[in-house]
Amino acid sequence: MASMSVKHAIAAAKKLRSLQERFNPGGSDIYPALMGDEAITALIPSGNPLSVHILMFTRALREQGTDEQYEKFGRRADNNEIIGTFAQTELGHGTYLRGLEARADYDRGTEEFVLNTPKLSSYKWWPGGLGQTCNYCIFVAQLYIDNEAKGMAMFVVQIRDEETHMPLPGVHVGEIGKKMGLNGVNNGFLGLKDYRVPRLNMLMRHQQVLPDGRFVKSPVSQVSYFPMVFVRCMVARQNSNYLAQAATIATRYSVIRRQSPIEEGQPEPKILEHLTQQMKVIPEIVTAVVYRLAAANLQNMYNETAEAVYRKDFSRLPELHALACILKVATSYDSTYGIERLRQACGGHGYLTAGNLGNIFAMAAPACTYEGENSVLYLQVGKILMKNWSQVLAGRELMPSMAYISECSKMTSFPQWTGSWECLLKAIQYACVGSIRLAFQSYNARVQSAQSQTAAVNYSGLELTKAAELHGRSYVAGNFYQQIVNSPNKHQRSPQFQKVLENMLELHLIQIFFRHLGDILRFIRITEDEISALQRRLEEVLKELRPDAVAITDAFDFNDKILSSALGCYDGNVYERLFEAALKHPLNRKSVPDFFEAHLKPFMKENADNAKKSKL
Ligand SMILES: CCCCCCCCCC/C=C\CCCCCCCC(=O)SCCNC(=O)CCNC(=O)[C@H](O)C(C)(C)COP(=O)(O)OP(=O)(O)OC[C@H]1O[C@@H](n2cnc3c(N)ncnc32)[C@H](O)[C@@H]1OP(=O)(O)O
Ligand SMILES: Cc1cc2nc3c(=O)[nH]c(=O)nc-3n(C[C@H](O)[C@H](O)[C@H](O)COP(=O)(O)OP(=O)(O)OC[C@H]3O[C@@H](n4cnc5c(N)ncnc54)[C@H](O)[C@@H]3O)c2cc1C
Repeated sequence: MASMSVKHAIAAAKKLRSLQERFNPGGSDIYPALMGDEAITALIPSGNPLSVHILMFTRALREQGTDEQYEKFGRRADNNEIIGTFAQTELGHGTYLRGLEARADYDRGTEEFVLNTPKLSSYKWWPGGLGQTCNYCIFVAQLYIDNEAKGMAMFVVQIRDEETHMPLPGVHVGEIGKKMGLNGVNNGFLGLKDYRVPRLNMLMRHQQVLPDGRFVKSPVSQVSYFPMVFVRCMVARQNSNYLAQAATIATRYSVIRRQSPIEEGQPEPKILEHLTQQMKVIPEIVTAVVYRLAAANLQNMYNETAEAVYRKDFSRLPELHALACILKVATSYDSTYGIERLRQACGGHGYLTAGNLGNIFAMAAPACTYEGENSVLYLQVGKILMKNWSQVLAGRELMPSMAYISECSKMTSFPQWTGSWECLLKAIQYACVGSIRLAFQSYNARVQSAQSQTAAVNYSGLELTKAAELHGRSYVAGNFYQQIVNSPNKHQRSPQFQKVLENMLELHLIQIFFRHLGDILRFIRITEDEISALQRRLEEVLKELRPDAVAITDAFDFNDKILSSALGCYDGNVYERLFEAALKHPLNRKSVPDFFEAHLKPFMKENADNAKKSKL
């Protein structure tokens, strides 16, 4: 599996390189174009062992290294002459970066760093491709000068000989073992013992160690987190893709599969005619569209911020960090939930490997963990919301993506309920601001009672998480609303297409409303009649979108090779493909399985003999 994955990954990397040369030579952001070609990720169902090389190793060299360091290492990495990974997480630490144990001690006598993973828990553990594929890595370690800690730093470390691929002296490297998915990625472990690298192997665009050992601190320490921000942006796009793939499979199967008459005496309908099946499938189609649009927005913001950071303008970093966190969390949580819901919507056949829904789930699910575990990133966003609420109380302006918080904070009560899209969107935003206000009261009371900020964050964690989740909902729904209702290219759309988009907006807003009805009712008075009216609208819009479900998922444009699913094949020959897949199973090579003579027959005979004896 690993070698097949590497073979496919090399083909994908060649394609990426040619895309980069064609679209923006020497540039960086080809990923949206690449992500448009799901073959890159879907043709490697066991995961891409080069994804961290492409997504993090090459970018860290470009963004965290000096121009000279890029010339020495980055160009070769971009050209895939060397293959690297991003080795930050350790066996003992992943979230709490300040707790990382790997260390880099500066030796001014030789102008080298001595790298060590002092304990088993200090071993790097998880980096993609580290086990077998990579010969280099970005090694993240705590920097020490004269045994004084200076914070985290990144080092270019060669771990294998470029000719023989043998691990170098002082390097202990290997594969961490089987996972629930992505088993073609060879996530690895790495131990270093007194491993020396030249001073110029520390990436020094933002912080430097001078030959005499003087340390020049980064103007903004958080810029060292930038490689993670990029991948969070990628995860938002990638997981919306996984959900779109699953939605395509489940939709196509739902218009092939017939089951259970709706009217007595009537023929069995397509299962998508059942309202409850529509409620399982159609909202996931819309969620995939909603997150694809939000991820595209985020990618643009990343590109703008990356250019600004390159010019040493760090002003947009906090907003990008907040949005990258919230979208990475929301997309990975909702896509994972949605893919499982779509699998269940396909009955028993959804559980077959031939349906590929299990593998899509296994590809999507780890995104809830890597690149910042979701619950931790929610707390990150909760902290940022607390800071921004302090700004609101001080009458200061907020970052654009949080402007609605200022607006809602000025509302003494929620306006008359109309049930319009604007009303639904404002209700979600108003509930979010209400949650922020309550979280701030708890958090601030703790800080005022002399609790540390870290402790106050922990003990207010449930309210901070709720506020962060509602902020994510507000941002995503607001972005979708703008794209559908106020987009500058709205007039270029046909009326029919605009109507489909508006139906998707109606469904998304009502679905989010019902998902957070409890949170909303905490701050807004809504009558039973007004809620029942929304229930009717939900049923109505599902019916309206039913005829468009196949067309919308066809528009995702996944070919059969990418979907790799007997349930989602374009020609609809589901049963033939399921049967074809079944007959290929190794157990079907022989009429009588080997285990019959070896195990089953003796077992049954022994039971029969015992039964006879007991009768005697
Ligand atoms: C061949 C062709 C292939 C092409 C590609 C194929 C396409 C496939 C695409 C598939 C998509 C993805 C595949 C990815 C594969 C897997 C990759 C996985 C890689 C990893 O997992 S790398 C390791 C990731 N680890 C983490 O994310 C660690 C998480 N922890 C943290 O981020 C931090 O510890 C923290 C939880 C945020 C806490 O930070 P800290 O301890 O420093 O303390 P504070 O919270 O006080 O923060 C201090 C200060 O800094 C601000 N801040 C924190 N983080 C950031 C940031 N990232 N950016 C900017 N600012 C940040 C924070 O807000 C505080 O600010 P303040 O002082 O309050 O103003
Ligand atoms: C498929 C995959 C690929 C990966 N690829 C890479 C890679 O290429 N490079 C790399 O460096 N890493 C990689 N990782 C590691 C990944 O980044 C870490 O797993 C992630 O950061 C979480 O850290 P951890 O696993 O140590 O969990 P921990 O940090 O130990 O957290 C465990 C649990 O504790 C709780 N928790 C932790 N901190 C807090 C807190 N502050 N407040 C409240 N609760 C908390 C959360 O519930 C969390 O889930 C990968 C992981 C996976 C699964």
